Amino acid sequence: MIACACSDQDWGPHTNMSTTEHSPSTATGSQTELEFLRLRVKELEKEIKSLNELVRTDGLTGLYNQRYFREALHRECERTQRSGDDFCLVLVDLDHFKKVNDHWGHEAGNIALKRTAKLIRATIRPTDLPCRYGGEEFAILLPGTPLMISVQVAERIRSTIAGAVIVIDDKTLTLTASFGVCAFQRNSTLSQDQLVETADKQLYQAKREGRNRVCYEPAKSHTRQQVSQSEKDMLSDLFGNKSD
Ligand SMILES: Nc1nc2c(ncn2[C@@H]2O[C@H](COP(=O)(O)OP(=O)(O)OP(=O)(O)O)[C@@H](O)[C@H]2O)c(=O)[nH]1
Repeated sequence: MIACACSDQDWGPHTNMSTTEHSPSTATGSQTELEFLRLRVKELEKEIKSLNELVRTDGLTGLYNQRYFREALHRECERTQRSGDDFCLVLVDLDHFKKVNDHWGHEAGNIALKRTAKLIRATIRPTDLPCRYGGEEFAILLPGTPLMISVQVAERIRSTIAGAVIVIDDKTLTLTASFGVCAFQRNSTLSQDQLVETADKQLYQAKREGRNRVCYEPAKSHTRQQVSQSEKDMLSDLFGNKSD
């Protein structure tokens, strides 16, 4: 801790301090005070950092929570509009997870969720954003990653989850998951909510087709292919006939 005689109550303006009159002893006192304040600021910065972590993290799995997911989704959409790099949303839902709880108990279910989160994290890049979207559902944002690469990433996560044996005390259990993938491109017509709905639609397609699989929305299904007449008219007003 801090090598200073100041207590927490000392934090705040000091009315008995003069900045104009310096005797040797008060100068030393001010330096100590300044050093204390520097250390206190550092401590507060650390506290703010850990509070920020807490606010954006899911308590059970340590992945980002849904609140952070929404912020990150907004950021990635804006980045794509600016930079032109596609990003993808991968939704993951564990299959028949109710059976895990029913068979092994809620605590075993929690451990299975934690292990799954760890497997997901270990299978993606540090720059990807894995989130716990809901109970047994995860959302992963893959910045700067086009659709077919994202489908490969989803396939890799799928086979990692399916191949893992989760040991809880003397029990072993295996899990599978279904996946829905959707890309967001610069000329996408999708809103953020529509992007999530589209990935969700694909996820439920994967469930319908028998689970433990990856389904994806084909590229170009939600992109503006052509300049509309009203955009042509606007460009024409601005630049004459150059837009034709
Ligand atoms: N242990 C545990 N279970 C959870 C948690 N959140 C949700 N669940 C359970 O996840 C299960 C989800 O069940 P369903 O929505 O019926 O889906 P499912 O059994 O996975 O079936 P499909 O999605 O159709 O393959 C429920 O039993 C929930 O209680 C959690 O934090 N911990």
